[in-house]
Amino acid sequence: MRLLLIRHGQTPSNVAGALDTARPGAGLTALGHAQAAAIPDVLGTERLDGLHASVLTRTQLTAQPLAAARGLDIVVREGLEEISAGAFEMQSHAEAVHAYIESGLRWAGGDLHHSVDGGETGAAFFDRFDAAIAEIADTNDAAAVVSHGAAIRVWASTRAVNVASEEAVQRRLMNTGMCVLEGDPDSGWLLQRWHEEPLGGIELEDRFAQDVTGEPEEADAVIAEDSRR
Ligand SMILES: O=C(O)[C@H](O)COP(=O)(O)O
Repeated sequence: MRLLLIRHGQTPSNVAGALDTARPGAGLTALGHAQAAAIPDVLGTERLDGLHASVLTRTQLTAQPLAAARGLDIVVREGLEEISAGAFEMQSHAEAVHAYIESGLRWAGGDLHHSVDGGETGAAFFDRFDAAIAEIADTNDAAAVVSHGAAIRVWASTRAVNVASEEAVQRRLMNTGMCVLEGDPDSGWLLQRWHEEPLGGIELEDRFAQDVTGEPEEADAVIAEDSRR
C-alpha cells in the first residue's frame, strides 16, 4: 500500500514549545488552519482510499479540508496519537524536551524498554501504532493518516528498511510535513519521501515557533546552548 503520514497543523502548544500529548489536546492556530487548507491542492490527484486521524483534536481538524475536498469520512483511530510525554506533559523546559527527544532516539536505536518518567515504553508505542497501521493496510491500498511529529518521525524512521533509523529520527517534520512509505506490515516498508516543510510550502512555516517535535536537532542545539550558560 501507499501510506501518507501527515503531521497535523500548528497548535498553540507548538508555538510555545510545550509537550502537549494528552487527550484531547490543543486545537489549531490560524496558521495551522491555513496549513490544513493547503493540503488538498498539494495532494492533487494522489489516490486516496481512506483518510485517518488520531484521537487528538488537532489531527481531525487538520484532516477536515482534505475530507471535504475528496468526499471522504475521517476515520478516527486509537493508536495513532502522539507519544506520551508522561510526567513532562505540557512542560517546555530544556530537561523535559531533551528527555522526550532522547527517548525517541533510544527507541530508534532499539532500546524499547525505555520510557520517560510516567510515559509509555517504546514497545508499547510500536505495538499500538503498528496495530493501527495494520488495520489501515487491511482495507486501503492508498491512505492518508494525520498523526503527530514524534510519532511519525519515530515510526517511519524505524519501520522503513531503507533508512538509518537513528539519523532519520532526527529529521525535521514541520506542521503538515509528510512521510510517504510503500509496503505493508508483512513485507515491510520503504520510505519514498520525507517532506520536511509544510505541504503548502515554506511560506506556511513559522520560523519563530518553538516547535520541539518538529525540529528535534534544533531543539537539542538550543538545550546545549542553554546548558553552556
Ligand atoms: O511536543 C510537541 O511539540 C507537541 O506538543 C506534540 O507533538 P505534535 O505537536 O506533533 O503532536
